Amino acid sequence: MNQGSNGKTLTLTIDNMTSDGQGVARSGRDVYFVPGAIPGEQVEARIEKRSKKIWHSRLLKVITPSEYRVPAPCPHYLRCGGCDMQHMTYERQVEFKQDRVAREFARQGVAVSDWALPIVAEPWGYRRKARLGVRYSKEQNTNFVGFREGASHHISNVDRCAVLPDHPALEWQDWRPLLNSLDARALVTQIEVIAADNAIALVLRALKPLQDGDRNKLVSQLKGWQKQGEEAGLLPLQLWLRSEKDGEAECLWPAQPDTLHHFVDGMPLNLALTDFVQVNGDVNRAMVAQALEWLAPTEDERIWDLFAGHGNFSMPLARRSKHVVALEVQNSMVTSLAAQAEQLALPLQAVCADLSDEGRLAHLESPNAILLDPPRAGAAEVMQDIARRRIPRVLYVSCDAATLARDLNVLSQQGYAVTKAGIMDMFPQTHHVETMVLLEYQGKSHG
Ligand SMILES: C[S@@+](CC[C@H](N)C(=O)[O-])C[C@H]1O[C@@H](n2cnc3c(N)ncnc32)[C@H](O)[C@@H]1O
Repeated sequence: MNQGSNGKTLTLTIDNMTSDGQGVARSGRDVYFVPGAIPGEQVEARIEKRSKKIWHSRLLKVITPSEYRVPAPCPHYLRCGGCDMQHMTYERQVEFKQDRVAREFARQGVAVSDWALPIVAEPWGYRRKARLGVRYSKEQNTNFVGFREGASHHISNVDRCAVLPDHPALEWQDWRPLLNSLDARALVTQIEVIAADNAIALVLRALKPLQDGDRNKLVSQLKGWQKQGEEAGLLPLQLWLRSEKDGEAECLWPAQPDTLHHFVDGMPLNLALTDFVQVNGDVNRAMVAQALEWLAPTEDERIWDLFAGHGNFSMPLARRSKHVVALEVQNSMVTSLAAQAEQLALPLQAVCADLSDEGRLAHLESPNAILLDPPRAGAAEVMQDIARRRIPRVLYVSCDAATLARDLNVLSQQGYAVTKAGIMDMFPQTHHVETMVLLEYQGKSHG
């Protein structure tokens, strides 16, 4: 019988998957997690550590491959901690996510009679926001540019990232000599990419402001990449510098940068560098369209958009209903959302509100429908308020199946039923999944 101990190599049969996509094997009373392994496979794995009664291991060899296995296309697979599902066919990835959400719902007793078809789009080159770490090694006099390995702080070089769009400025192997040629080579710590629909912004984070010589070098290189990009019909670039933690970013080039925007519901929504943005533009557009269809807001209705961000849902809602109230904690997004709504003469009231404060909604007049799209932690603090108000329709969008199921359980015990549900593959090649649920108040308690 297999038995774990650190450093030992074992042959394991994978019979399940964790919610974060690792293969699971059992032998006697021992449980093994094997990242990169698929149910049905027999694999050879080396034990690395034991924690919380689980043996964590590294996949060495697939002895009997699953019919769903494909060669991982990215050379940085499993080291970069990002696209951890790329060893599975794309169709199987989506099935896995669908099953996972259904399992979380079942665990919380949330019934769904009929799942909508998953929303999917292009599974590579979709990502419009990413942060790459930069590190200077004095011993090797070289700059590393890449993602942090797994949960560690170690930065390993990435030449290009296949989930980011194609552009000469996103070929990271060309950034290494550029950064190394700067006087401030040891001061740059991060490059953030924001690929909007009208430009790609690159935001360098440095520990101190850069001198003119370094600025000129960077701008001249960016101009070269932009020219190459233009020839291929790609988006223009913007170069920004942030030299203090959380300080204002300064635009190094061009002199008059266009406001970034992305198209939703056929309109350009302004996007500041620090705004939250759904990372997958095509899936987002389909998601917003489905939300509008399911929620079906009418002109005279009052609608709340909770956790509204920069108005991804509330601006389209305000084109359909006369009273939209958007609540969001980040003041900069609230201010720019209010300004854009005013500019477009849309009936939207943007309110800065911390929704982890349980009484925060108390003074607001009840709406006819609510859309909420909280962060991963969910929206436990507003569930009782929503339940008490018996709102006819509640549309919940979530990037965490476990907290979603927990919150739905509260509503279903108070007379709400799930009438539509579906997943959206916002993050292809990763185990992350986005879910949308429409709840309707049924007028009686199901608890
Ligand atoms: C998943 S994002 C959704 C944003 C927007 N609905 C969209 O689709 O772009 C969650 C949003 O909740 C906001 N948020 C986080 N914690 C919050 C809180 N305690 N109160 C209100 N908003 C919060 C974040 O700033 C972020 O904009």
